[in-house]
Parts: sequence; structure tokens; C-alpha cells
Amino acid sequence: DLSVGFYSRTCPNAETIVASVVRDAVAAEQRMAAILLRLHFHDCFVQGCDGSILIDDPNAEKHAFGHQGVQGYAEIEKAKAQLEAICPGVVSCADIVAMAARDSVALSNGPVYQVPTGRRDGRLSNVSFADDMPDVSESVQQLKAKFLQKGLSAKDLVLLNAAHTIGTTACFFMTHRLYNFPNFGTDPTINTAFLPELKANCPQNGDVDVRLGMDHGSERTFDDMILRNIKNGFAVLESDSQLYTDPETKSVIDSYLGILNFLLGPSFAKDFADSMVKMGKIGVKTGPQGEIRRVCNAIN
Ligand code: HEM
Ligand SMILES: [Ca+2]
Ligand SMILES: [Ca+2]
Repeated sequence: DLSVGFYSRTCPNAETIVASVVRDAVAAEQRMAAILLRLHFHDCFVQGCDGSILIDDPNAEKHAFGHQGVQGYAEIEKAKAQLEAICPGVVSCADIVAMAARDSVALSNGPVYQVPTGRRDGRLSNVSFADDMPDVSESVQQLKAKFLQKGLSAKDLVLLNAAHTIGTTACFFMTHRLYNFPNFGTDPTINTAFLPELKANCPQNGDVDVRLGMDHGSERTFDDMILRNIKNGFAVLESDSQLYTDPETKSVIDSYLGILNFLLGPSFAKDFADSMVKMGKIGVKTGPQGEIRRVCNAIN
């Protein structure tokens, strides 16, 4: 089982070292916080949180379509190199990814939480493993089912997608909802006051690599603005927007937007942290399973 402070005796500085690498990386490139948060999600959803996404190989998982745009590998490798120098063979790459995600949230003004550690690194990584990653154009029903398969509820789905409170998307992911949506070509959940801006940012047949913030007006801060944006038709991603069309996920969103929530709860920040810890336990390898990699991009 995972436990908080798993490395407190075997590598007491593990958490501090990861935190300092993440802090430097985000100071040098503000986008890195969002990038490292996303990396943990993409690791956990395929073969569990086991570092499988980090492997370099022509046939490795990272090349899957479902991992399009995922980055942050060099930062994880940098933390790993520093850790190997002081406690060789002790700290797993999967744990570094989980800690880096946690640190990224904290650096973005999000909740500070403790992350259970003790994950071991997987020994398999294949491009076909990521076939089942959730896609922006899937229905809420499909997204709920995919999260349920990982032991995550509709509430977790909402909370974890609220990670889109920081970061950006490529216009690549916008073409379906802006220009290829069934019937009128445009996703009707987009607020008409927002549509012109989205279309101007991601014009039809324009450069699909152009990036735009996913939390309109608040892409750098970890806050509940994303939930308000989803409610008001200002979600940027189609999948986020769909979360307000389903009664179950809608009521989860609404539960965080009451005017007295700061007094009476529930707390978005606390519940997000809980869902992150839950996601971080998906399919983890412990004890004799897996290995501790020497480098994060190759199996020993
Ligand atoms: C239904 C599930 C999800 C879908 C369909 C989805 C989809 C996407 C897409 C299309 C992007 C833009 C990627 C790019 O252009 O580089 C993105 C970015 C991002 N996602 Fe998700 N996502 C989902 C769930 C999650 C979860 C569970 C987390 C973390 C807990 C997460 C964290 C992020 C972050 C932080 C970014 C910004 C990355 C950056 O700025 O480079 N996402 N997501
Ligand atoms: Ca994995
Ligand atoms: Ca935000």
C-alpha cells in the first residue's frame, strides 16, 4: 500500500528535491505547472500510475494519439537524476510524477495536500495501451464510464476535469466543437457571447498548434473559476462543457458554487485534493511488483 512519507527514512530529501526541481521549472516556464499536472493524469489512466508514459521507444505508450501534447519528461528526468545522486535505486519515477503534480497545483495557488508514495515503476509500455484514453468529443456517459472503470465517480470526473483551471489547449482540440459539430457545425453549449472569441482564436483551417487558455480569464491560477465558466457556457474544451449537460455532473458543479460555500462547504479545493489522491492510486504497483528505474525513460 502507498503511504505518506514512504521515503522519510530511505531518502528523506525526496520530496524537497522534487519540489525544488518543479519550482525552478515553473519559474523558467510558467506553463510547466499545467504540463506536470496533466502528465500525472495521463500516466495514471494507462496501466496505472507506474511511469509507463515516460518510456522512450518507437513503440512506447507516449506516442499514442490519446497522449497528444503531453510533455514534462525532461523535468521528471531531472528530478530523477538528482535523486539517484543522493539515494540511488530508491525513488520511483511514478512517485516523482505524482509529487510533481502535487507541487504544480500548490505553485498555482491550489490546495496543498500530502501525496501517498510507494509506487513502483512498470515494466511495460506500448502505444496500444493508451487506446482508451478519454477524448474531448466523447459524451458525458462515455467519460463517466471511463472514469468508473478506474474506480473514479462522477464527482471525481468533475473535480479532476477542474484541473483545467490551469493550462492551455491547442486549437487542434477545438475544431470539432467549433466547425464539425453535428447539425449546425457549432457546439450549442458555447455561450453566444464567447463564440466569436473562440472562433477568432482558432479560425477554421487555421494553425491547429495555436494555444488558448482552458479557463477563460484564469488560466494561470488554480481556482474554481473553471466551474463557473463551465456553468456559464465559457468552457473551452467540449468535454468540460458537457459536464453541465448531465444532471449528475451538473449537480456536482453546482454544489461548489453556492454563495455560502466558503462557510458551509463542500470545499472545491479540499475535494479536488481528495480526488487527486484517489486518482494517484489507480493500478499502482507496490511491494515486489514492478521496479525502481535507474532512469525514467527506460526500463532497467
Ligand atoms: C475527460 C477527461 C479529460 C479530457 C478529455 C482532457 C482533455 C484535455 C485536452 C484536449 C487538453 C489540451 C492538450 C493540449 O493541447 O496539449 C488538456 C490539457 C490539460 N489537461 Fe486534461 N483532459 C481530461 C482530464 C484531465 C485530468 C483528470 C487532469 C488532471 C487531473 C487534466 C489536466 C490537464 C491539464 C493541467 C492540461 C493543460 C496542459 C497544458 O497546459 O499543456 N485533464 N486536457
Ligand atoms: Ca501509467
Ligand atoms: Ca483558473
